[in-house]
Amino acid sequence: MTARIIDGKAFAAVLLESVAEHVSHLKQTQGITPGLAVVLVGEDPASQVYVRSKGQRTVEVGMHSYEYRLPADTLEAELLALIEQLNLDPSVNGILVQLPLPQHLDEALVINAIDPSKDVDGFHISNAGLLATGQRAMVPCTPLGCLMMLREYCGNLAGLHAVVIGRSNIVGKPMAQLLLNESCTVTVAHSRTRNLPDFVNGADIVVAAVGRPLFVKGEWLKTGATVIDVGINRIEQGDGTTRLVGDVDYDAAKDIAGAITPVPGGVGPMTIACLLANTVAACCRVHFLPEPAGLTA
Ligand SMILES: Nc1nc(=O)c2c([nH]1)NC[C@@H]1CN(c3ccc(C(=O)N[C@@H](CCC(=O)O)C(=O)O)cc3)C=[N+]21
Repeated sequence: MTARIIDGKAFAAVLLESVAEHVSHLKQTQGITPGLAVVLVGEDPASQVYVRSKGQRTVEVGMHSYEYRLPADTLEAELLALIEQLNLDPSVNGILVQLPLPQHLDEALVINAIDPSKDVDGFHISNAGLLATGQRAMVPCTPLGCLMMLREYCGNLAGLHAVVIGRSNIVGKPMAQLLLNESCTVTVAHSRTRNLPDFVNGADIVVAAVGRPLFVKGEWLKTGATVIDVGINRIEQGDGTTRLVGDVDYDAAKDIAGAITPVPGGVGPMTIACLLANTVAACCRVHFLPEPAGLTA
């Protein structure tokens, strides 16, 4: 069996097209242009790459992009003052503070300072709580993108057994909550789980978000399982060059799975598309306008 490849890049292009249409509709009918502010503290090269591509996509769909690059030694009070300014700015509909933050900054404190209605990452405790209780929330972009692809490839998810490997606040936990809301039977496993292969072998859906390259082996999978690989790991090859690999051993998995996301070109592009979709949704909500269907959860 050769797995269907879940083309996240193509999927994201469709979603971005829909986001762009709604942005243009908002401009024409309301004279409103949604705006997304991205805050980057420090000079981490990988973070700079993501921030640049987020800014590009934001402008491509016709929204305003505001970028704030702060030095690595920025004081917590300075960062909180910027967030307060963005909270109060009506032209800013979404605020994303790029994680991880430098050591001396309290991540939870900073994230929880964002106005929950502008928290397009869905990381604020009030959005996490809304999601966990099945209420309308800003949903974290990576799990939201995974859910959209799962719905497309599996149809109705009710009753399926999903194994989420990883328990982070930004992927594993919200992914498990979303799948529960879809009536999946959800197992949350992680790096310390005993007999992990046995759990994975029972899964109709595997979401790998452990952050360890090639951690999930092909032979662990049940034949025909749908595999979503959230990992983005840069590894050194023998010849000194680097390449991106996921948390799943793709080459082995593709012969056993029914469908699988590649890395790159899988979950990553969907994450950015969902961020922009969340920003449009936030803009609609703040102006009491009907929310575009199908754009978010
Ligand atoms: N507050 C916050 N929100 C985030 O959403 C957030 C963050 N902090 N910190 C960093 C991570 C990382 N992240 C990625 C998004 C897209 C790709 C992506 O599109 N990757 C391409 C490949 C890119 C490459 O070649 O390096 C792909 O998978 O095809 C990757 C990584 C969002 N993050």
